Amino acid sequence: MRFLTAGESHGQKLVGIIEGLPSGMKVSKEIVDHALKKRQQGPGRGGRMAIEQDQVNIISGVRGGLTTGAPLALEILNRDWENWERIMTWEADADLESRKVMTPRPGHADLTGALKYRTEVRNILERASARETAMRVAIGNILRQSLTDLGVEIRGRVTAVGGVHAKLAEDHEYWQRVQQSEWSVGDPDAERRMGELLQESREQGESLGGLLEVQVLHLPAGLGSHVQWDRKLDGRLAQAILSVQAIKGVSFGIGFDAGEKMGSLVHDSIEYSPGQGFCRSSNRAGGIEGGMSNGETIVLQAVMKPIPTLYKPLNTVHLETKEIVKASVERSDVCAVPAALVVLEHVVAWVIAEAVLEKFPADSFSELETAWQAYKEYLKL
Ligand SMILES: Cc1cc2nc3c(=O)[nH]c(=O)nc-3n(C[C@H](O)[C@H](O)[C@H](O)COP(=O)(O)O)c2cc1C
Ligand SMILES: C=C(O[C@@H]1CC(C(=O)O)=C[C@@H](OP(=O)(O)O)[C@H]1O)C(=O)O
Repeated sequence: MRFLTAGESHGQKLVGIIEGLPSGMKVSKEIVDHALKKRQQGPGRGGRMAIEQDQVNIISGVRGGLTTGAPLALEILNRDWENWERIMTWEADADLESRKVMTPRPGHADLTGALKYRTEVRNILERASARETAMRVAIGNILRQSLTDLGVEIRGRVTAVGGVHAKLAEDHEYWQRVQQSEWSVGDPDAERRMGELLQESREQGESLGGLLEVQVLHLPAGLGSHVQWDRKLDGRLAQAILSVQAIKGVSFGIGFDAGEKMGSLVHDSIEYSPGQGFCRSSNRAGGIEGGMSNGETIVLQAVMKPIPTLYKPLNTVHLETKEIVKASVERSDVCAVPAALVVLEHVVAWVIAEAVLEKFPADSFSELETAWQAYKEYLKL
């Protein structure tokens, strides 16, 4: 299974193609649209989110609510396109010279992209933009729907914004609060303090990043493999997560704390109960050992850097004159941590679904489901 996306941030639309899906997977446009809407929310978002109302158009590969096994093509329109049509035209344009962006923003692909592709900055920033993540959410959601049908749950939470940490819990009521909240924090006191910090950042022309956590529940042991570097599930998840704009680190289970503790405080004892099979006494590994899911909940954390476009910009160098000037200011979010969480949940869904489709016969969803249930029975030993 593979996917490709295309589309500029201010172009006509985003497009995506998924190839290698089983037939017979249930697909609901409403569920995709709900995820797309969630990705647009959060109090740190800028003016663009007031323009867009993301919805997916399913163009091929689905009939009567079920995948056919053929490539699935998707599109999401950019409502902002009508304001950018001239600037973004593909036709030869005499005015293009005057519309060049020549002052690259630190923290973006702007400078290196312009040097590498021998072009001005707009040609780089249009594709480097996180606008592209709307399509990755739509694509991931198509797979997430089938994972839900198999009983796999993916959930996430923002654990900190700009150094303000949320109080975390694991009970059902807490998770319900997290999943229903736009901010996904589940701690009203931390939400209030994060809101104040956001306001302060906005007033000062600053930006904020944060910490996020994603969990995958009810996965059987044995997805991914220890036998080759590029089949390891933790490596594949890390690649997908680090490919999300502004995500700068990822860790599993107790993460970097593992480097500071004795082995007995890091590893999880193995237990067995008849009729239920093997399990662990704790889950410090975060559900993956030797590049394979071990049957416990997968728990991973990620860090998002502060948004690089600053309304009080840093210095940069003009590409032509080489003068030191202020970096260009594109309309921007001040904080997009809640939005990034929705993106992370969906890139995780993709990687998990890919590993599921590799392990089980997957030309049709019914074959997959039968093999999945049989394997889960086998694991009860
Ligand atoms: C959901 C989301 C929204 C973002 N919004 C903005 C934004 O409005 N302005 C901005 O400068 N960067 C924004 N970013 C981050 C940049 O796209 C990203 O930092 C940049 O492309 C450079 O890539 P890198 O940080 O991964 O190295 C956003 C990222 C995400 C995930
Ligand atoms: C468009 C989205 O995010 C954009 C990501 C982004 C960036 O530089 O990454 C810059 C901003 O774009 P604009 O200048 O058009 O406001 C964000 O709004 C989106 O998430 O759908």
